[in-house]
Amino acid sequence: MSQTIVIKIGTSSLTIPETGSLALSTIATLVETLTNLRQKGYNIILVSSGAVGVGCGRLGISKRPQNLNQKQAIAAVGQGRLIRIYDDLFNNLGQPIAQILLTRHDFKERSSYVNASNTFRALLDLGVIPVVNENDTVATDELKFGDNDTLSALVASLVDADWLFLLTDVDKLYSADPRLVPSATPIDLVARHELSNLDIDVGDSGTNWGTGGMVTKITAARIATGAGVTTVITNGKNPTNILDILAGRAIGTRFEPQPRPENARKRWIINGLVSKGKIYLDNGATKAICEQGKSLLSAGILAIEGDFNSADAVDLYAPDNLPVARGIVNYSSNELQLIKGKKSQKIYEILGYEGAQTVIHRDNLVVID
Ligand SMILES: Nc1ncnc2c1ncn2[C@@H]1O[C@H](COP(=O)(O)OP(=O)(O)O)[C@@H](O)[C@H]1O
Ligand SMILES: N[C@@H](CCC(=O)OP(=O)(O)O)C(=O)O
Repeated sequence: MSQTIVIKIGTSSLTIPETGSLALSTIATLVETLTNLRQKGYNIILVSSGAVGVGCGRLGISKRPQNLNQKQAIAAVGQGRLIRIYDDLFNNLGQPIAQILLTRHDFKERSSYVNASNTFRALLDLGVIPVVNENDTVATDELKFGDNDTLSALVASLVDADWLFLLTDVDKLYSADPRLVPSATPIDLVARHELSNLDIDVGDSGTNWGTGGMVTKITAARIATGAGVTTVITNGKNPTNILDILAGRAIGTRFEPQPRPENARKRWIINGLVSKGKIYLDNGATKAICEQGKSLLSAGILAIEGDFNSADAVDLYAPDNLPVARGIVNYSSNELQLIKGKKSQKIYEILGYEGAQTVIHRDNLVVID
């Protein structure tokens, strides 16, 4: 079966930092490389930032705006131009593309998540390269991906991709921001067990035009490798690196994937849903869930944080305050405040009505490795 590759390119690679104008030669090489990969039989999805940057260029604005509505308006100007540039370039090579604009909401609802996955699959089967961005113009604060690193990792998980390439303006991940700390050491490989305790300094928010800096790339690597996707950070100035990396050359920073979760519904629970609260477990419940694959019962709950309804997603924490799982609850936070620490047989007596025996059934529970 064909391998599926998601490539994310950031604003800092698509534009020239000094002038803010488009880095046309980089974009053209990227288009050539992706068309080449498509012709070799790979399924390709491009996640491209740049709507705000290109919109600013079109309107003669020289700094990334901070005001949300202004950003949303400018993105509406830029996205059209951006997709036009891609379509012109890909069209010269006979490669059809499609525009897909997503919001966090599209991942949260199971039906739209499945629908998005089917649409991606249909486009790939037609030989099309989908060009994805966040639908900045309508995304509201609480339902935003916020950055395209995270979006690209969620897309990679959604389509069950084999590779995620994060193209940026540095050649790899370093022990600290190489712009600020010239002695920072390069990191070539992050092994499977290393990512959860990665000890590096990621500075703050990245370049003038980028949004997340390295922080969001590490988050993206966590999401994608957790879904079984090999993730690579490499320099966007040389998109042909992708071909060399696929041929086995060690370029950039490579993050080894976790074993691929086979169950698509569980992938959605962990990567599609947005957590609405926290449940703190005692030792017994932590062990039952993490080691024995059992459901969560009210007796094992120590505390609840947040305001959520039944059927919302929540994160579960061990007594040492580390997150251990995510699941879909059968009770609201108000109900759980009353039944926490109590045996399931007492639920009827306390609430006055019959509810589910489990707080989270094991089919709706995903343990974090
Ligand atoms: N540990 C680190 N290793 C490499 N780069 C880092 C690190 N910490 C911070 N950075 C910064 O992250 C920037 C890339 O992030 P960003 O500007 O958001 O790019 P993009 O637009 O590609 O998403 C780099 O220019 C670099 O200065
Ligand atoms: N959706 C935004 C992208 C935001 C973003 O993550 O930017 P970047 O850090 O350059 O990848 C845009 O198109 O401008």
